[in-house]
Amino acid sequence: MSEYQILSKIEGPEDLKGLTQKELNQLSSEIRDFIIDNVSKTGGHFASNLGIVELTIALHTVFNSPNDKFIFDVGHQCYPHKILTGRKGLFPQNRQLNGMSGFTRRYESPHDFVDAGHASTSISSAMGILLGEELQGKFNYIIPIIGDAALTGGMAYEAMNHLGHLRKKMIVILNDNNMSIDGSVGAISSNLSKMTATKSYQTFKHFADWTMLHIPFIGKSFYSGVMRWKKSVKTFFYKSNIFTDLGLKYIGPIDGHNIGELQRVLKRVKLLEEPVLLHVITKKGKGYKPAEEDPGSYHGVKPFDPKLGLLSSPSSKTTYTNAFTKAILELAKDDDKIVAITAAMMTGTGLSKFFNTYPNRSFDVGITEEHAVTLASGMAIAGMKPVVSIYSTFIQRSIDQIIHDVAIPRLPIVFTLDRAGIVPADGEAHQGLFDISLLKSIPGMLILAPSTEREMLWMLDFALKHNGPSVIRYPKDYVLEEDDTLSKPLVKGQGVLYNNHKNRVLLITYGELVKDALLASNMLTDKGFDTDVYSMRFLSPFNKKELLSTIKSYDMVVVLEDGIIKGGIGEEIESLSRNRSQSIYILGVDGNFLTHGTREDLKKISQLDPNSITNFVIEKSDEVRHREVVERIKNKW
Ligand SMILES: Cc1ncc(C[n+]2csc(CCOP(=O)(O)OP(=O)(O)O)c2C)c(N)n1
Ligand SMILES: CC(=O)[C@@H](O)[C@H](O)COP(=O)(O)O
Ligand SMILES: [Mg+2]
Repeated sequence: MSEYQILSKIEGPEDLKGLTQKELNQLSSEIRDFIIDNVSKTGGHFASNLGIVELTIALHTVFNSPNDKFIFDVGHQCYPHKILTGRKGLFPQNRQLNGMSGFTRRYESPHDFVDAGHASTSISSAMGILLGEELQGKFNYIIPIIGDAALTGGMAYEAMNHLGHLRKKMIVILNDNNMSIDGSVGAISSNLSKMTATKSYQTFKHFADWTMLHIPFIGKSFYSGVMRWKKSVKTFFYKSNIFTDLGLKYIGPIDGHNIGELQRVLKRVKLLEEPVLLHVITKKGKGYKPAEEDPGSYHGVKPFDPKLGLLSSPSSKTTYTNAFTKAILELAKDDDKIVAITAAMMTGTGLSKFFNTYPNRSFDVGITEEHAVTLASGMAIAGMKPVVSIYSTFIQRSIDQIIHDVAIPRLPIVFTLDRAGIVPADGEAHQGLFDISLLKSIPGMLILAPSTEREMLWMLDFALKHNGPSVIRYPKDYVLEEDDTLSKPLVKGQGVLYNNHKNRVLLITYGELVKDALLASNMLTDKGFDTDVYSMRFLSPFNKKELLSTIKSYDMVVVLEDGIIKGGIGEEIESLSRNRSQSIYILGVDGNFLTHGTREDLKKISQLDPNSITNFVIEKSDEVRHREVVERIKNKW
């Protein structure tokens, strides 16, 4: 552990002022040590943060946060910014319940301006802040910092197009490390690296920029003369690029690890009265060799020993992601119509093996979930069987494409939504709470939730044969062990029932929550509340008649929702049984966004852990008994 001689004196960006170049360079290596020391203990986003240390230092020395505002795209690379804005002490609790968020959060600091998490939003947010402040007579620098992969997201172009149109004075910083989580995808990314013109042009350009920045103080005519000269030079030496075509002045590429160079260019760019895109080249994982060599594996890390690096210790337990990997490989073997599409999340969704095995049936479209869905619709029209693997939270981007390009034409596309339900660590913007509520009202949409590895295979096979769109949704968690009940073959629209006491309490749920329901059922039965568990399997549509006949003999039914209650399965079951005697209750995420923590922490907050379920049933059973007594008295009179 380094002593952090300089870092220990930094409590806020104002403490950077007056540091010499040498001290700033020392500070960058201390920040790197700090990130390695802390993130190797807590886990979190690692390589992206190591790569943006010098850029963050330069930004905080040249601009004046929080009047000037930094908007980090996605926000996973905000650790140096948090370290420099008084939050060093929070890092031991990074991404833990009631601890520091792994992303920028407005509630956490006056230096954070967006509650980010999803990519490609920073330029739009920055523009909105800039325009809003201008209307109040405030003129600060509002600076989006966007990565090369986030720049594959369409929203970034919508914003740059608008920015170029309004010609507002804004500096967009492109942090280009030529990496997404996996490799960078798309023509933009590959062309970015070619955006260095010839050496001689670079010299001309620097001279022309210099004269332009210093000449305005001498005379407009000389300035326009320089500009005409520069235009002529440019036509010979420099082809335009997408940024200049969008009306932004392109500057760069410059070395993103040279603090002095960054400061010099930022000071010059500050003076320009037009929208600018500053192209900064960085190395993802800089300063930690294993991460430099394999930035993909070090994008998001679990705790590890920095001396040994990440050790591939295959877990004996199977995750839902593993189960999906096995299922799609199994089914693709005998069906060459199956194609896989991911939006920059190949590893996270478990498609790496599929991509390696069937490269010509695999498509990584970059961070473009909207395009991924409509691309799949085209492939389905052409007779293929697309499997689109997108995290639940990121599918939110594509609701219109699912309705417009998939459901209306009723195309056979399978959406496998990983990280569905309660999601650990990443907090509000990454929770997978909304997919059921958003998707189940779409006509023809089939939604399935597996509990076990075998159900995953059966459900993927069922979905691939379904004549229309289907969703298989599952959490970032381990699958349940097979048992006699969950090993019963799938019956369309139907679930499976445990224990069959048939009298007091029924817990209805789906997916991984069946585990919590079974634990609660044992606890309740031990306390004299005979409790059965019903695993839905088919979330939408489900066989209403079968479900009603299942629940009619119970006094009390509790639905456990791995998502928001509003618009969920529980509300549908409740509405079905409205005029029936038994009481229907729903536990789930109710009317709030869910913070960061472990999945177990967050289940407790949502009363979805076995103890909370047990206590809830006992507490409500008094209410149920009271209601029965009242009913009996009412019936007597
Ligand atoms: C809409 C959306 N899709 C996917 C993701 C998952 N994701 C988080 S970071 C990342 C890669 C970002 O790469 P880049 O913008 O180049 O930043 P870097 O990590 O290289 O610094 C992806 C795909 C996301 N946050 N938002
Ligand atoms: C920042 C971002 O959106 C991704 O890195 C996300 O955090 C990945 O989540 P998993 O770690 O669950 O794959
Ligand atoms: Mg990148």
